[in-house]
Amino acid sequence: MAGVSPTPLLKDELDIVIPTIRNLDFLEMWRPFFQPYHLIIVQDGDPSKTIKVPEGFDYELYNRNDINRILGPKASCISFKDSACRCFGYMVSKKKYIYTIDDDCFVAKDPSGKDINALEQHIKNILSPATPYFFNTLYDPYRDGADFVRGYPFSLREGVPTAVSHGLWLNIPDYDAPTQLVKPRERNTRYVDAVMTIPKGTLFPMCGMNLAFNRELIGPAMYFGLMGDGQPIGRYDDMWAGWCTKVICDHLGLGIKTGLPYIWHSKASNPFVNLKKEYKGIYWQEEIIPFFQAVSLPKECTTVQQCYTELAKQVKAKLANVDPYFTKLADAMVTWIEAWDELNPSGEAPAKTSNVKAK
Ligand SMILES: O=c1ccn([C@@H]2O[C@H](COP(=O)(O)OP(=O)(O)O[C@H]3O[C@@H](CO)[C@H](O)[C@H]3O)[C@@H](O)[C@H]2O)c(=O)[nH]1
Ligand SMILES: [Mn+2]
Repeated sequence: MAGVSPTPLLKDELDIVIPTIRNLDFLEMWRPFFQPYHLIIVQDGDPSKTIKVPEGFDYELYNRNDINRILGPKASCISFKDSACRCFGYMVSKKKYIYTIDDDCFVAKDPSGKDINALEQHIKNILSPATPYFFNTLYDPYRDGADFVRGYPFSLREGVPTAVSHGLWLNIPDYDAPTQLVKPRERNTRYVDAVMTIPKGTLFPMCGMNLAFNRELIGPAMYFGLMGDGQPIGRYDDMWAGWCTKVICDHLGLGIKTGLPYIWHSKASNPFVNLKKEYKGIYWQEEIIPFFQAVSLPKECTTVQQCYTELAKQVKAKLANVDPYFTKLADAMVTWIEAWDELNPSGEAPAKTSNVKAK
């Protein structure tokens, strides 16, 4: 029928998860793209503070009191005063797909000046196969106007299911504190029109501010670790989740893509504060990365939960010598899986919150 807008893709199969400590006015700019979708807002910090959500959005909101009430003692695995709290939203969602975005990320424009529907591009990335076993030099062969190039084995052209779609950022790039300190005015103005699969056996620094994933394929691996209040490290939440997720995707034959879509990252967080949060991570990652590069998961591990529990064992055995924190983290990884399975037995109703649903 003329004038009837098409039903947005995955409208009832995708939740948008937003970690926040502030009012969500940023949603006004995303309204054309996000309004049809259900939001899961994870309110961090003081639960007595009211987070204002613009009218017309369908959402559920969880604050720390809700997390403690729903998880009981297992709430200890969910970070406080760090964006890592967002993973609680993945756990309580009942949808097949998740898109997570930070509240200082806005709609970017492509080189033609058109607003970028980041969610639509993530959905395209997630619904098309990935190619981790052989690199296609013309990038994503499943995009319109592209294909596999000469010499690409036909036996590999079916690809594998895509578990994660990792988007990028114009304006404020996701730099670590030292880089941000030496290049305070650097802005990313380079729009690269490419989506590519991260090859099997290669790790990558997963940023959580513009990220989509297939929750049914890889959800239990998306634990954002113990960060923030009471922890010796911060701003490595998404990195930890990305390293665990990548080794498990490699083991299970799943793919991870990076590139389009871009969002406009508007706020540079304080590099001095960031340095305090992340400096241990800058040392530790020189030992963490070789650990993940050497990880081997037994073939008996055929589910994400089994892989993740095995990974937690190896973290405890091989990283405790780096710092006692990793023993605590390994235990929290196990608690996370226990909580995930408690909230996600097959066919149960979703967790209820104490907050009023949107109007
Ligand atoms: O204590 C907190 C602080 C912030 N949040 C919410 O988390 C996101 C990201 O916050 P912010 O944009 O201030 O931080 P960045 O440094 O730009 O974030 C990048 O670092 C990663 C660290 O985890 C993060 O994923 C990257 O995007 C906002 O929505 C804040 O409202 C919070 O929940 N708790
Ligand atoms: Mn930010």
